[in-house]
Order: sequence, then C-alpha cells, then structure tokens
Amino acid sequence: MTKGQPVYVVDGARTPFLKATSGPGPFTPVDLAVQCGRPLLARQKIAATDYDLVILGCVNVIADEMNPARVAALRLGMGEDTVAFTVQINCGSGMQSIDTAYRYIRDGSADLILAGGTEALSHAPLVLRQEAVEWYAGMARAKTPMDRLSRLGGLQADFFKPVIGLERGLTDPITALNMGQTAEILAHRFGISREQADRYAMESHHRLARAQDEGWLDDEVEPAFDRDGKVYEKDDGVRPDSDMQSLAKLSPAFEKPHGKVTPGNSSQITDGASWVILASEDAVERHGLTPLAIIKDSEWAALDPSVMGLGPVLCSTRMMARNGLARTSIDLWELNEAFAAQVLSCLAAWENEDFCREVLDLEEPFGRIDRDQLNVDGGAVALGHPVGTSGNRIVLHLVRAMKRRGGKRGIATECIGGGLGGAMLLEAV
Ligand SMILES: CC(=O)SCCNC(=O)CCNC(=O)[C@H](O)C(C)(C)COP(=O)(O)OP(=O)(O)OC[C@H]1O[C@@H](n2cnc3c(N)ncnc32)[C@H](O)[C@@H]1OP(=O)(O)O
Repeated sequence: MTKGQPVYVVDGARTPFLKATSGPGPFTPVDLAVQCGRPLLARQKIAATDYDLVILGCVNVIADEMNPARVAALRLGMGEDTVAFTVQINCGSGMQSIDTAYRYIRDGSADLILAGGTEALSHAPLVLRQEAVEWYAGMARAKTPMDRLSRLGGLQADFFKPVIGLERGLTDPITALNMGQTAEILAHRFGISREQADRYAMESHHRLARAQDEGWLDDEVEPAFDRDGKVYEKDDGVRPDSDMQSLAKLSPAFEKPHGKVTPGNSSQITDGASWVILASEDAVERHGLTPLAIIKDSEWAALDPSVMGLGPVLCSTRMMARNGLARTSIDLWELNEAFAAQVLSCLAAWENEDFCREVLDLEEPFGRIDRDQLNVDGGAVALGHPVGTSGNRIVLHLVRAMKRRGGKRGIATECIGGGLGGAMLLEAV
C-alpha cells in the first residue's frame, strides 16, 4: 500500500429500486446489499477475500442487522478477517462510503475496498410515543403479578398506535420541517412553478424509461430474488406514460392547498442497494483490473437545514474552484432528485447573480447547467430514493453514463437532510 496513489472505480452494481408499499418489502437492508453484492463479486477476477475493507452506508439499520456492513461482508463470503463498518450521514451515506474508501486508498491504508449503500425504507422501524415506551419498559421490569396488575391501569389505547419511524426520519430535528417542506421553501425563494416541477418530473420518468428500454442500465442493475423465487428485475417506480395532465391533478403533499411539491414531483420512497469497487493503482496492476473512472476529489458542505436542498450548489462549486474547473469543464452531472423543485432551485441558484456573489463568492453567475448534461437517464423522482443508497447509485451511474456517452469529467452531488451536501468529481479513464 502506497500513499498518494490514484483511486479508481473498477466496477459496481445495484439492485432494482423497489417501491416501498404499505408493509415490509421482500428484502432487509442486508438482503439488498447481498443481492447485488453477490453477482458483482462473482464477476471479478479478484477473490472475495482479497478486499481490505467493506464500508456500507445505511440510514435505517434494523435491530437484527447491527453493523450491516459486517453482516453483509460475512454473508458475501468476504472472510472473517475483513474489517467492515457502516457509515451514516442521512441521504449522503452511500456517497460517504465511497468518500471514506477513497481517502483510505489515497492515504495508503488500503488497496481494494467494496463501498456501498443500502436502505429498506419499507422496513423502517415503528416508533411508540415516549409514554408508551415507558409503560412497556415498566411492564417488563415488573417482578410480581401484583406489580404487573397495578401497572396495567396506566395502559392507554393509543399505546398500540405506533408512528412509522420514516415520518420522523424525514423530518429535520432542529427545524421540525419535513424534507418536502424544505423543498417548498426553495420553490418559493427561487420562484419555481408547479408546471416547471411537473415538467421536470415527467422528463425524469421518460428518461429512465428510455434508459431501461435501451438497455443502458443492464450493466448496473442486477436482478434480485426473494425467498419464494420471485424475480425483481427493474426499477418499478417508473411511469413511462407520465404526462403533464395526470401530474397536474395531484394535490400538494406537504403544503396544502398551494404547495408545489406533490407525490408526482417528489422522489419516491423505495428499497434498494448499490456497491462500487474502488482500487489503488497497485491493485489495478496486481489483479489486471480495467478501471472505469478515477476519483479526482470530493467535498462536503453544511448549511441552514431549512434549505438543505441547496447543498449540492455549495459543495460542487467549492470543489470545482479548488480544481480550477469552470462549469463548461463538466460533461455530465448527477444531482440527486430529492424533489424536482429542489433540483430546479439548485439550477436557479447557480444562475442567480446575487446568490452567486453573496453565497458562493463568485464574481460572475456560475451559469446554466444544460438539461442534456444533467440526470441524463432520469433520477430519484422516477426510480426512487432509498436514502442511504442514492449517493452510491449516482456515482455508479455517472461512471457508466460517462463511459457510454464519452464524457471526460462528471460530478455526482446530492443534498442531505440536516443541512448538508456532498459532491464527488470523477474523470473517465
Ligand atoms: C436529503 C433528501 O434527499 S430529502 C428527500 C428524502 N425523501 C423524501 O422526503 C421522500 C419524499 N417523498 C414522499 O414523502 C412520498 O413519496 C410522498 C408523501 C410525496 C407521496 O407518498 P404517497 O402518497 O405514498 O405516494 P404514491 O406513490 O402513493 O402516490 C400518490 C398518488 O399520486 C399518484 N402519482 C404519483 N406519481 C405520479 C405520476 N408521475 N403521475 C401520475 N400520478 C402519480 C399515485 O398514483 C397515487 O395515486 P392514487 O392515490 O390514486 O393511488
């Protein structure tokens, strides 16, 4: 292991993203990670036990799978002596795993790392009111039947009514705004109309449908098989026939009656996992690997949680300045679609003279990002947003899209609940 080596993305795979409906889906977070990890590892020249480290992002860890990275690594046959740890930075978790791996390799502490993200939002925990938790704990502590009987009197009917933890998880703990409300704030601030948000959403569906039809996701998506042998092959949230008329009929989801953010122009709540394999120059030579891209840099930014959706603007601009790159030097962008209005607000912020001067410290507006270079094969509005996974998926997809389209340089970037943003700069090799 040598310090300062280039860090390559050599391969990657993900599961189809599956809409989280009313009950737990067929796969837990670790199941998902194993479903796409197994075929990915099987197609490598490297033995599963040759990896130095496994890092996995996951927001909603379930009780039976504490440290899902380690559970997944063992289930993937990566050997008992392979260190594996889980990272959590909300929607940035899947990118955080890549960033941590990148730094390990660059610092000469590892040569070969499996870095992923996984999320089963359909398995999000059920949460009880604090009084209910105390009552159940008291009952569990009761030593005698009399003690138990006396505590029974404190039972209230709504103790049996849990809240789905996801609702809490998608609400900012400092501002008490849910993620959709933060998108509404941005839509208001940057004057994003309902029609613009819906049009963006419709395009996201059409782009994903085209990518599926053309087979552009075939290298990226591995089918998943549940215990009954049912096969899941495609992202199932896509609506190829999405149109402006049906989108316009949907009611606002977060700010009634005048809000712009609806179920149609929000990211969908889904389950899914994604991995990428990162290798040092030495590992590439030793194992005869073919790199897809090189990671050039990464950046994180922090901002007011109530406008967290602007995170990509802050971190990407700073990262580009550090690398002496103008907007025109970037061929492709993957900007995670938390909400259509949030993506459009980022684009508007980059074009806004005051915002660029006051917030980004730029003398001139950053300028317009061409829609033909942004989320070219759709995004989370159409395929869903398993929060701990998406940051990984956008890096994986960016690398594949650059390969297909011949772009040299790309940025994957995302907003992160709690007031953060993450970005990664990649170059095709
Ligand atoms: C940092 C970050 O990344 S923050 C982002 C984190 N993620 C989030 O916050 C998740 C955001 N999304 C959500 O919370 C949810 O998707 C919601 C609340 C917006 C919508 O949830 P649901 O109501 O369960 O959505 P659902 O998929 O059932 O759609 C509701 C209706 O809209 C319809 N619909 C959805 N999309 C479309 C579309 N493109 N075209 C036409 N109709 C549509 C559905 O058919 C459904 O209709 P029905 O009620 O007649 O069956």
